[in-house]
This record gives sequence, structure tokens and C-alpha cells, in this order.
Amino acid sequence: MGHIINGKQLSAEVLQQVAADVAALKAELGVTLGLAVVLVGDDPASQVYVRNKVRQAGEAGIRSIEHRLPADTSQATLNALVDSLNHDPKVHGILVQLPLPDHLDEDDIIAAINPDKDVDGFHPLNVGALAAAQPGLVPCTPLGCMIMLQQAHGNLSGKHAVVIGRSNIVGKPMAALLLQASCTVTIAHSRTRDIAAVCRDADILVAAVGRPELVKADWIKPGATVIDVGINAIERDGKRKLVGDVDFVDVAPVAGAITPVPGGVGPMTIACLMKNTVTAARKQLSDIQPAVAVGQS
Ligand SMILES: Nc1nc2c(c(=O)[nH]1)N[C@@H](CN(C=O)c1ccc(C(=O)N[C@@H](CCC(=O)O)C(=O)O)cc1)CN2
Ligand SMILES: [Mg+2]
Repeated sequence: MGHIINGKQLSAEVLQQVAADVAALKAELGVTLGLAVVLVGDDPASQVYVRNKVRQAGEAGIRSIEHRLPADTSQATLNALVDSLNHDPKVHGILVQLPLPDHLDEDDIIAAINPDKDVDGFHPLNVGALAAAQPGLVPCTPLGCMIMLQQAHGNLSGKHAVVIGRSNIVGKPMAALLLQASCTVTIAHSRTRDIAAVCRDADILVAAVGRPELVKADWIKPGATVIDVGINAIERDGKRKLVGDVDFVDVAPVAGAITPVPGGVGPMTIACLMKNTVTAARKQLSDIQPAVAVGQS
């Protein structure tokens, strides 16, 4: 049985560091960090995630400013809200919970966020910065996966990493971060030929496709590290159950280390949102007060 990477415990450690950084910024500069959380509509899962974000911000000493808008909110109204948050000095981070209702254009809203406040790391300028290995805000889920990998593996240099999935939110930024860590990176997707054989060559496998329990034991090189980004609600034996993109029971005996679902990558996503809020605030505060030393960690 491989080592189970405990995302709950690791996220608590990340949050503890964030709380210390938030307290230090308050002590040094007298600034309370602010995170604006925008939720449009009443998607039940999004409501749970937003509630957890607001709670954890509070635990880290970050003030959250919640904006809950009805499902029929217009693009113009949402853009105007984002614009006002962009100009509010008490707001250091802005996140718009996804998915948005169908009539809204997600790309347009993301592009409207000030890139310095884009704590999700989805703005095209932050996407470009990551691709060019320049400083910027990095999407929370891939950032959380990297923290888990570094803890499980130490140095990642020279490892073959396979990422299954090519989404803008997880697959592509994940591949960019693994490349920055000097991995040899393959992105596999729905058109990849003999995907099982491609995955079997991986020292590190990151599954982010949204297909319940797609990855089986015979896809895994013995001893490989397996990071499961999938969160899929299924029904089994008449009960609702959350499973990942990896068949955990099948794969865990073969893997060297593996993340569970729930309790793996999910909690790290929220912890990294708080970490990004500190990163964003430091950049904004050092732009305003370049002479003041704004600590880094
Ligand atoms: N603006 C954003 N929208 C979305 C993001 C994002 O990073 N920014 N990611 C996902 C949803 N998400 C955060 O927003 C998220 C999903 C799941 C979890 C989590 O902790 N999951 C738990 C299980 C939760 C459950 O019981 O339902 C776990 O894996 O242990 C955190 C955050 C899409 N939208
Ligand atoms: Mg849409």
C-alpha cells in the first residue's frame, strides 16, 4: 500500500503559515488583507466551496467581502462589480466562483479582474507569466498539487510527469509548473493513443479529467506518485459518494504515494487561495510603498 498524502493535514500547515504572514503584514504595515468572493447563482457545490473559502479566510485573519448575485445577473452588472473591486484598496484579492451561469462569458469576466488581484491565477497575464516562468499568480489547484509533490518527493528534477487533462484551470498550468521543476512533462488527453501505456511510464501521474475512477492499477508504474485532482459525485449501492479520477482501491497498492478523494487535492486548493491572497497583497503593498520591506516566504 502506497503512502497516502494527507491533504487535510498539509493544507492546515499551509494555512498556519498564511495566518503568520497575515499577522506580520498587519504588524508591519497596519494592513488587514481583504478577499472579495463573488458567487453568481445557487449552484449547490459552489455554495459549499464559497462557504469554506470565507471560513478559512477568517481563520487566517483575512477579511472576506462576499458578493452573492442572482443567477440572472447580467454581464454588465458583473463587470461593474469586478471593476469596483479592482479599485477598492481594501480588496487585495478577487475571485469569481466558477462555473458561472451559461449566459455569462467566463473569459470576459476573468479578463476584467485586475491581474494583481487575480488570486485564482486565471487572468491571461498570469497565464502568460506562468508559461514564461515569470512572477505572477498561479492557479490554486496546481499550486496545491506542487506543494504535495514536493512534500512526497523532494526534488522533482528529471522525473517523467504525465498530466491527464488539458484544461486551462488545471492541466495546462500543472504541466507548466512541473516543467519549471525540471520534470519531463507529457500531457495526455482524450485523443492520446494508448493512454494506459503513456501513464505507465510516469514517475508522477496527475489525473485531472473529470472521469470517475478512469485510472486503474495497470496504468501505474510501481512506486509512482499519483495525484488525483478529480472530484466526481457518483451513486454506489444507492448512496451518493465522491470519487476521484483514479480508482483508489485498485491503484493504492501499486503506487508509491497517492492522494485520496476527498481529503487530498481539494483542501489544498482553498489553502493555496489564501496563500495567493498574501502573495497578491505583498505585491500591491510593495508597489505602493516600495521603501517598506514587505516580507516574503
Ligand atoms: N474561481 C474558482 N472556481 C473554481 C475553482 C477555483 O479554484 N477557483 N475550483 C473548483 C472548485 N473549488 C474551488 O473553488 C474546490 C473544489 C473542491 C474542494 C474540496 O475541498 N473538496 C473536498 C470535497 C468537498 C465535498 O465534500 O463536496 C475534498 O476534495 O476533500 C475545494 C475547492 C471549481 N471552481
Ligand atoms: Mg458561459
